[in-house]
Amino acid sequence: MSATQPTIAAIATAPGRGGVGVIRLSGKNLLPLAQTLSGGKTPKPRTALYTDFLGGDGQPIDNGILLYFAAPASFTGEDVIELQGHGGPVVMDMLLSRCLELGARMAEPGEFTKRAFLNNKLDLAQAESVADLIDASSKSAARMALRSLKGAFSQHIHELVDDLITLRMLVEATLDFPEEDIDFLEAADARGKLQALQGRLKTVLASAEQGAILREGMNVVLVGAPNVGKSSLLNALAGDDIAIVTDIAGTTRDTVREQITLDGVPVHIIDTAGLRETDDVVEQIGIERSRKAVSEADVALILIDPREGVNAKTQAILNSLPEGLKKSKSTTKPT
Ligand SMILES: Nc1nc2c(c(=O)[nH]1)N(C=O)[C@@H](CNc1ccc(C(=O)N[C@@H](CCC(=O)O)C(=O)O)cc1)CN2
Ligand SMILES: Nc1nc2c(ncn2[C@@H]2O[C@H](COP(=O)(O)OP(=O)(O)OP(=O)(O)O)[C@@H](O)[C@H]2O)c(=O)[nH]1
Ligand SMILES: [Mg+2]
Repeated sequence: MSATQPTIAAIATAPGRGGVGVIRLSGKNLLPLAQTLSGGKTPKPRTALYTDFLGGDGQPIDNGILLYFAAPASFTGEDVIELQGHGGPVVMDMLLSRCLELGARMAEPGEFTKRAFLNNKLDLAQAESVADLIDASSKSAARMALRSLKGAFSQHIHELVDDLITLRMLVEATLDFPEEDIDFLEAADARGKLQALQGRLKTVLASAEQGAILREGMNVVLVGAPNVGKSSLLNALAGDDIAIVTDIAGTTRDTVREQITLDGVPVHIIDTAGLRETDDVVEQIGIERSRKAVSEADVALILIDPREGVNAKTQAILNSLPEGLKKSKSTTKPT
């Protein structure tokens, strides 16, 4: 596909000032461009070349390191050139403009990775993990994304697909040769294999959910009867006076969200209206919102006033919560 692909260029480093700034180019046959930019030098592949980067008038725009990766041994699988210059916005803009002058066009967001994908350098799972790694909000999220980028997840999926194909072959053999004496499916324990596959798929799904939590954060909803201290807990966790706290039951009407970070993992704490029977229309709407928040949460912390314990009222609340919710923890208000 690279035959028809125009050369793309972009500033690879974050915008703003930095000690070093990198411009990346990917395309076909980039050696002439490297030679023009460096005033006639021929970079050796994968070797740092210290050189001036020349403007159209022959005057240096900057000096720095030029790196040349010859296709297909590069990130994108095409020829790649990197200009590592001084990381000021003006210098970077001038260098980028010079690259555009020499025939490159601006890369779209993600286009280098897209080309790596199209040239079979990365599969889709790996391409997605590039963004996950860059956006990782914790060490564990970064570690997971890197494992995936290095192909661990893809490898796992390929194994599952291979096993499924083997099973399909068994089924087809049974259909194609019904007169044979051997029952291929039975002989190969097709049922057992299918069950094992199902189990492994469940594990993959669970780890994907875990990945989503590391990436997007966990929704933790605080629920319980009025006055058990939900808003007080939110405020304590946030270290700020976010929600109104009074000793009047039914203080919180709307759900109140606040994001905190626990061990580098973003956690969205959602305070809710206390659950009870009420004739107050506004409070009823608030309680509907509490239930909705619970049904959307990853974890519900059910708060209980220890002076009351798990009485009929609390039990009714527990029973009214959706099935399948991770009801593993409940906290009690310290007295
Ligand atoms: N300067 C720089 N650093 C960077 C990147 C980059 O594009 N430029 N990357 C951008 O994301 C990441 C590194 N990704 C890369 C992936 C593959 C190849 C590469 O040359 N692959 C060849 C050779 C493989 C080998 O020698 O083992 C290939 O796949 O054929 C280079 C960078 C992070 N650091
Ligand atoms: N003794 C004691 N009182 C607390 C504790 N936490 C909160 N309170 C008090 O209990 C009362 C109710 O607290 P809130 O945080 O407003 O309770 P809530 O669960 O948000 O109540 P609603 O919004 O009405 O559902 C307030 O007077 C708090 O000061 C605690 O740990 N111990
Ligand atoms: Mg409250």
